Amino acid sequence: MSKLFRAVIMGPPGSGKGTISERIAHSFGLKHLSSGDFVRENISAKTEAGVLAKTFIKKGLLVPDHVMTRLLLPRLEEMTKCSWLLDGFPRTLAQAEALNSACDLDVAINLNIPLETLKERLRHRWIHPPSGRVYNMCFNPPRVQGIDDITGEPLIQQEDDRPEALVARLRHYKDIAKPVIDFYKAKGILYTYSDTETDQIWPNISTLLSTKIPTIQSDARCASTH
Ligand SMILES: Nc1ccn([C@H]2C[C@H](O)[C@@H](COP(=O)(O)OP(=O)(O)OP(=O)(O)O)O2)c(=O)n1
Ligand SMILES: Nc1nc2c(ncn2[C@@H]2O[C@H](COP(=O)(O)OP(=O)(O)O)[C@@H](O)[C@H]2O)c(=O)[nH]1
Repeated sequence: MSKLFRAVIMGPPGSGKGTISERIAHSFGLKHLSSGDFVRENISAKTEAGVLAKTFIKKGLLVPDHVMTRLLLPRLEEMTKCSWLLDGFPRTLAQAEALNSACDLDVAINLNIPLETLKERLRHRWIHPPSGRVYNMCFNPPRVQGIDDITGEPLIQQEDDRPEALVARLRHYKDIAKPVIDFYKAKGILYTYSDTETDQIWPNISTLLSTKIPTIQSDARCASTH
């Protein structure tokens, strides 16, 4: 019997969630839902939740759980006919519990990448804020240095990708992610991948998903967001 497939991908900043999500969306036809993109869309559209979210992000804080769930859950409810992969949500146990009340997950992918690797990657990360496209000056550089491939607009480096800011971000990530990881472990759906290279991790994730996804019907395979 075919069914919809629902997954989340977790990992610290720079662990490759965005990069691997794009590969999953492309290879398996799942819809890639980036909570960061939802937040940015709501900020641009000046929705009530977006205006509120901006006040926290400006201070370098995470958006409170009730604002994030108000932003995210209605979007998921619109996707009842889609198989999807959620990236960047849940970040806290309260968000994981809210998601659990809204839908059943099949898989939680957890990326466990060494700190030195994260620092090195984020030092080279450049982004195109309007689209959310992410480059790495070594791993996947743009065609012209400092310029987005599609629009020709300039790329920027995020303040909080600097190595000094990263250590604090990572410590904070570990504290809030641990209960979420334990929550998915207890449910028996946690798959953890540890390596320094996305290209080493990717074949293992691809194999896992090939065993989990084959029954998805073509009408449940939704196009990627990017
Ligand atoms: N569950 C979530 C998801 C997002 N955000 C907020 C904080 C982030 O600063 C912003 C953008 O989300 P991203 O996931 O794109 O942001 P990061 O830059 O933190 O992600 P990463 O470095 O992991 O790619 O939205 C949040 O508070 N809670
Ligand atoms: N050198 C290197 N860079 C990578 C690898 N995988 C991803 N990246 C880059 O590392 C940065 C962080 O990856 P991203 O997917 O944005 O991670 P996220 O923060 O977890 O979403 C980006 O600049 C990616 O292009 C890898 O295996 N090696």
